[in-house]
Amino acid sequence: MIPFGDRLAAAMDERGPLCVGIDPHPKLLQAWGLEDSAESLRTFTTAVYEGCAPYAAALKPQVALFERHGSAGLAVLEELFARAAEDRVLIVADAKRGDIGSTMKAYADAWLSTCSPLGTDSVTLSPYLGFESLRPALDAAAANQRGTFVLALTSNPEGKSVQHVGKTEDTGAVAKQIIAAATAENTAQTWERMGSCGLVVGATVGEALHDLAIDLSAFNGPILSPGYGAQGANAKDLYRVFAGVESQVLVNSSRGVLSAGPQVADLAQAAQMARADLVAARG
Ligand SMILES: O=C(O)c1cc(=O)[nH]c(=O)n1[C@@H]1O[C@H](COP(=O)(O)O)[C@@H](O)[C@H]1O
Repeated sequence: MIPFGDRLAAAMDERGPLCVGIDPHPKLLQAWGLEDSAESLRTFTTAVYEGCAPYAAALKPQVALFERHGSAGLAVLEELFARAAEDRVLIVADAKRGDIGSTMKAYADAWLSTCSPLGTDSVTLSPYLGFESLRPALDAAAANQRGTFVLALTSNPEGKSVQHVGKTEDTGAVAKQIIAAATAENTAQTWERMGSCGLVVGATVGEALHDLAIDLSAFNGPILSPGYGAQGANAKDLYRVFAGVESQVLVNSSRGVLSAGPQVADLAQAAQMARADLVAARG
């Protein structure tokens, strides 16, 4: 199979830079006239899948909102992953997993192996126990032609308190070290368009890349960027932040698209509008 980064690049060529989040928040379920149950997660997920998959390079289920319903919620994720694999719709499982190496191996088995029912194309990871603590997941992704997205500069304001630490040291800020490590991870792999170790960089980070002297043009993987839409970043802001690496940026919108539900046709229209907005700003 083709490495994840190259499969994502092809999907972005074909369907554009949008990633639609599948975030069944209790408030969104209510707005859709659904009760807060595992069966409603299934209804929600199916509507978003059928409405948005044709217009998105990937779908990003927010694992926490399925975990809220325990195994019944995870069963809905398993069904989504099986359907997406059949249809070759790429998935970013937003689990933000991170632990010490031996435990990380179990997370890698769960989310990136070919034998777990939760195994899928890619997963988000938290490197804040050390980038190398992610090694089992990085190796599982490489072995199974799957991908990872490592949190680097997150869209939430609190992220600074960790990610900007060390900016005056010669090592540079923590975020800069994470980006350098992800770049080296991709350099060690074989691929055509972009590596399979991605980053998460929020569209709301403003001048942080400049302030931290981070030059993303040297980065050789996909950049998942949340923050567009509901968190206030617009397409122009976003492509200003990512000037020079526009083609690598997979732009997530969850509530910005999902608020158009529950009708499949309305979700489809919202996804097409978000995609058109991004393509117009990206050029
Ligand atoms: O890893 C993520 O996807 C993520 C990282 C980050 O820095 N900020 C962030 O909002 N996210 C996720 O992206 C989605 C954003 O949702 P909306 O703000 O509704 O578009 C949520 O599922 C968040 O958990």
